[in-house]
Amino acid sequence: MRRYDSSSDEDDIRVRPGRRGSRPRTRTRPKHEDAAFGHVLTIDRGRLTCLVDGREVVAMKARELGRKGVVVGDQVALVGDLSGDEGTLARIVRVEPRASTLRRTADDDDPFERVIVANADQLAIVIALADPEPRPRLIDRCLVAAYDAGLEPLLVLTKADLAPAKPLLDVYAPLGVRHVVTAHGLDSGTGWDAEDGAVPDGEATGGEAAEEDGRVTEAGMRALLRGRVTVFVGHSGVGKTTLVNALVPGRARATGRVNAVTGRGRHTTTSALALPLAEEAERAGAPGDPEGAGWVIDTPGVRSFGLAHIDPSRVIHAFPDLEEGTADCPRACSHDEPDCALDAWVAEGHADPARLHSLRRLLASRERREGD
Ligand SMILES: Nc1nc2c(ncn2[C@@H]2O[C@H](COP(=O)(O)OP(=O)(O)OP(=O)(O)O)[C@@H](O)[C@H]2O)c(=O)[nH]1
Ligand SMILES: [Zn+2]
Repeated sequence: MRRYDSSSDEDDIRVRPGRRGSRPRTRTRPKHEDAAFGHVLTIDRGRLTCLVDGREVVAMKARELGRKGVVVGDQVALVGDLSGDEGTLARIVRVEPRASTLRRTADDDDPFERVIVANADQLAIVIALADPEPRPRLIDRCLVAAYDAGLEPLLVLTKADLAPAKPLLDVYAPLGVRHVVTAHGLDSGTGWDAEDGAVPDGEATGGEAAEEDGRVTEAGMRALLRGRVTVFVGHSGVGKTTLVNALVPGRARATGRVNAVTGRGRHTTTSALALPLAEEAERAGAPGDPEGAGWVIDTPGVRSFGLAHIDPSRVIHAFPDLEEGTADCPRACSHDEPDCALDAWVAEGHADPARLHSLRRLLASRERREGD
């Protein structure tokens, strides 16, 4: 698996320093050594539903966390009533360091970054091939967000029964982004089937799949998600719900608990929602490892990303063939200016011009335009 650097996420994992220095020792809080370990599944009005030992436990942030944010996907330590019984409320006393943070600014002019999902490693960008028409600029913006966060992108092209995938895939071929093609959810695929470990790659098998327009089977899709935390994003109507429901048939159960607390309807939450995928054996009725098959994180509120916080150098990090050529760039080069060293780098044959073109298109997509 390709991992991108996420070292600049450090500030997210630094818990606010305690006040040990300025207070008598006896007043320091106990360290909660007996705390239980949990995963944040969803958040609604300050109530966090966590998975603790297979139970859904509703919790709130302990005061000692201060302003430290807790987001879906976080691994947390909890104390208090962990029974998960109706009306009980546990306390989250610690947030474990994050392996990744997917963030957005609400708007491109909004200086505040918000972490929307923690610990994901894959971003599934769901795009309909027709109805609604694909919008490549939006895809580019999602890709930039993925590269910035260190998530590996996966293009999921739906509604292949309505339009061919090839024209769109040709645009993304230079990026080597992995992709799958679906029609009517996942069960109709008879063509290409990803096997264990044989993850399709843009450069390798992806091209073939594009030519044949082979559609991914359910088993193929599960192979791509197995053991990983995948965030699904997509515009309304692209078929994201159809897809997630096919993968997690019992998803309604996961949202039921929060609704019981707030009394709100099932689809009104704007929080992301983490859904554990079941192992094959488990789906057949046998007990399985709840973590083993991976997680799908549905994001009803995330259709695009404000990209004001994006650092071009983190995006270029996803282009190792070009990153090397930026050594001679002027300081703070936008990589789209006359003195940029990448033109010479490509002219000298060190990298494919189509790669540079794609990189520049992605960087340019950071500017919000009407329709984004
Ligand atoms: N022709 C065709 N229609 C599809 C396909 N997948 C989903 N649809 C239809 O597209 C419409 C939207 O699907 P949803 O799964 O609700 O899409 P969504 O992205 O979750 O949309 P929101 O719920 O609005 O966020 C529904 O009428 C689906 O039946 C497909 O592969 N082919
Ligand atoms: Zn440059």
